[in-house]
Amino acid sequence: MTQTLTLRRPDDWHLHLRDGAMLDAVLPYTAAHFARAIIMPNLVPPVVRGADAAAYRDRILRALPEGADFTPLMTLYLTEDTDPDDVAAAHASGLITAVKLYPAGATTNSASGVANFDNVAPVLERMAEIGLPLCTHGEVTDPEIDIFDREAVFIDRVLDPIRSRHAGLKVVMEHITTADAAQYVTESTGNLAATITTHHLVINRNHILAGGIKPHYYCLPVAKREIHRLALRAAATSGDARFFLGTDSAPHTDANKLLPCGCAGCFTAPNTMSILAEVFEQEDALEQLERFTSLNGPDFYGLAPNDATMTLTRTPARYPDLIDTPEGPVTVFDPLMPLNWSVNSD
Ligand SMILES: NC(=O)N[C@@H](CC(=O)O)C(=O)O
Ligand SMILES: [Zn+2]
Ligand SMILES: [Zn+2]
Repeated sequence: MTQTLTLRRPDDWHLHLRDGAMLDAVLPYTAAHFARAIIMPNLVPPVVRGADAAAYRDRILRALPEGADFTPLMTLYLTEDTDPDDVAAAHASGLITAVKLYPAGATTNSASGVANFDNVAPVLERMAEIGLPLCTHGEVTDPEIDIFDREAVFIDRVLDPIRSRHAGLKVVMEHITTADAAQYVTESTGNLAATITTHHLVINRNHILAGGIKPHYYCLPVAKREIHRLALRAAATSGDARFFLGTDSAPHTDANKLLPCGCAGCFTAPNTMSILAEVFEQEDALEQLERFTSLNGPDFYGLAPNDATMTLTRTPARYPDLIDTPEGPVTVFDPLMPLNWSVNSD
């Protein structure tokens, strides 16, 4: 039985670091394992202009622990007022790696997102020209559409039309949760990839709703039926270069999760790599883990994979149940299974 696993150091292609005291509290967990991460721009107020991203990047760099080797890859939050020239300048200077599309009202802090997709066509056109990827929170917000169908309907109503209109645009479907999304990626002929979270490989909707409501398993897009979880596992472990890790680690204080109207998000930064090793081993696909965490993402974004390596050892993983932050405790995602792989510390 394999006892150690050595991979190129992983990257996280979808991460929420927040700001202020929460940033200080959560960043060390990501920086301990990941070399780079795509930093989500859904702060309050959102990271809309290049200058906002530059200031946020500085705050992240200042919050890094001594000796950490971590590069934040910044994104801009697309609004209907986004200026294509500002986006192009931020890209040209190397400041940003992607632009993020939130349909207005789809998820946490998405009020400034896009309602009329025609209004962002000039920005998308420019992004296609300059090769700047668009990351999408792929859910429609139409109240008529069942929440479990919102991702699949987004593909038909929004994503496919955008991709037809802007053929050169590189698109990442973030945190996919359905077999429909995985299939849409598999059947595409170029410029399209998807991130998959750690938690969507572990939970289905029963974990949220059966035997009492479990707010810590509530995230968006909400976890779907078991057949979808299995399709995500198949995609993640397939080795297909179009699927890669985006943890969507999304810290909220327990006080904000455990409310009559609680926040969406799972905090997986501390135990993601141990969970993924477990999942890939369950799927008899440990040899594909490095592609998913460390190779496919850089390949899509046109970056070199990391030179440094990470070693995991077959020994029970230890991680906190929750972390303390000045804003209050944040529960760490409980994968409901023993984790037999630990990340070696140097
Ligand atoms: N995934 C979530 O459930 N929450 C994210 C927002 C997002 O990625 O949609 C957050 O910012 O908390
Ligand atoms: Zn999202
Ligand atoms: Zn997210």
